Amino acid sequence: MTDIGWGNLAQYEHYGRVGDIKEDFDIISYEDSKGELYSSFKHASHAMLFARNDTVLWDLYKSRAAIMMQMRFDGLLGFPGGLVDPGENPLDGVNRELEEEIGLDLCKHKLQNSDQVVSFVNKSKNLVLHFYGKEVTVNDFSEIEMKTLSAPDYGNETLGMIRPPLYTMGDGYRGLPAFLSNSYAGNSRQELLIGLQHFKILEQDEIEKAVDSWKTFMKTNRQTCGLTNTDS
Ligand SMILES: O=c1[nH]cnc2c1ncn2[C@H]1C[C@H](O)[C@@H](COP(=O)(O)OP(=O)(O)O)O1
Repeated sequence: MTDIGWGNLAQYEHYGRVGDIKEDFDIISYEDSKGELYSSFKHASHAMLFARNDTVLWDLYKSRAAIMMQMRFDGLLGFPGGLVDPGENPLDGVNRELEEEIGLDLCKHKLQNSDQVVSFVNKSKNLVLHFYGKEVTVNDFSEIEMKTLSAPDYGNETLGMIRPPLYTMGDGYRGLPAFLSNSYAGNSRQELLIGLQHFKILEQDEIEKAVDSWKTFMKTNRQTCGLTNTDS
């Protein structure tokens, strides 16, 4: 019988799995990431495309921005992007992946070195992650979003684009905290929070409140889902 496991992903199987936690990833400078120390590491680049908007849902919740994330083939959320090919640099890698995964028109929206936001290393996994971010206009964002449906990877590696809700609703949980409760590839949840902070899309205290609410929910939900040992 042929391999029904991870197939050609097997060599990367231990990367970016659900058990990864924020503490596995240390921030490093882009310069350091290019050094000898990390030359044998796998590198991956992902990008957050976004457009600020001033729409308000039901006269209550400010949208703030449309951010492009995606549902991936493995059921995890993440940003468009992927592994950097041998001989390729992280910037060329992210532009190639954006063309494949979301059909990005590189003549108009090619990312530049100055769009690099942060890089991380996961030493236990020999993995370096580069995160880029780019602001586009609302019209460009809609156009890019529409084109994702005809991108080469749509329907297989990429199962649909999603816009995270950036507000927190009256119950203190629905909205961004609920969105943070999803399962994420690599450290893309952390990247989303860094992107919100870096581009000043949300205030620091709004981000912290949403993170607290998500963490409180996760503790409570473990109990209501029967995941806590109730024998004692
Ligand atoms: O959005 C992301 N942010 C950070 N890390 C991510 C993100 N998406 C995936 N990952 C991790 C998971 C793996 O460790 C690598 C490469 O993943 P992937 O994007 O699936 O790469 P390919 O498309 O298979 O080249 O990054």
